[in-house]
Amino acid sequence: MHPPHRLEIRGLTKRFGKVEAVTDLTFDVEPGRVTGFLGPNGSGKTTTLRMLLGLVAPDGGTARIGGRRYRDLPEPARTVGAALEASNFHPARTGRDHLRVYADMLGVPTARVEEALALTGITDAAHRRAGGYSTGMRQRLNLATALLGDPPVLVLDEPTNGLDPEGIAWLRGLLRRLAGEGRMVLVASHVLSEAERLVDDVVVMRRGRLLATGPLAALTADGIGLEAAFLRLTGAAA
Ligand SMILES: Nc1ncnc2c1ncn2[C@@H]1O[C@H](COP(=O)(O)OP(=O)(O)OP(=O)(O)O)[C@@H](O)[C@H]1O
Repeated sequence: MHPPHRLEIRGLTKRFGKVEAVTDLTFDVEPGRVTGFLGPNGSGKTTTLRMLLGLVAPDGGTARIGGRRYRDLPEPARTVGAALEASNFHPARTGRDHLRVYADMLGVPTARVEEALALTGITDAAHRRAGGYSTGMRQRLNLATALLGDPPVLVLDEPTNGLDPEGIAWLRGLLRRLAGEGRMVLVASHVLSEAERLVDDVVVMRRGRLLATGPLAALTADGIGLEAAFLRLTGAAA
């Protein structure tokens, strides 16, 4: 259905004054799988995603999607669906109107709004003002916005924030389905215990550097959870 959109990060580096937010970061993300982009608060995940989306200029290195930088993609906003924060809504606008505004901006048919609402399970709340949505519903609306352009690449920052266990199980099903359609799905999270329920592969960061990458099953092969695996790795790296 979708052309292969592999993500290639090569030597990506960003400093903010004396803070080395991201240092010589190199990894790949394959389409067709859900990949967790993991690490504690401040480890450089969001900065990496912002460089990937052309929102922050790197000091060094490159981030390429299907061989091109974000700004060189023919249709960047329809190639990469991104949900970076859950609070970016006009509070007086209904969920449906919010999506209609974005659909117009992307040049996608209005019918796609109803599809995105249905995919994220918020059709029944679509007539209500987004300002009154719960955190979990805002997450769903944010995800619906990212899905509007039917993008082959999805980048989600902390999508489980505000979701209850049922919501996390639902998200897991949706992300698996989207990846099963051949999309690249990258999910950033600092909550390892939640992330490990969602992902096939992991890219683990610590203090701006790559700590580990590979299939989740390989990292947790000893029957230990991802948190314990992370602590074991950081113990070794300390
Ligand atoms: N615009 C900025 N100016 C100065 N420092 C920044 C800026 N953006 C990020 N940083 C710093 O860069 C480091 C990495 O931050 P980043 O937000 O990328 O981490 P993160 O892994 O996404 O964390 P979290 O899980 O809390 O979102 C932190 O030390 C942060 O304070």
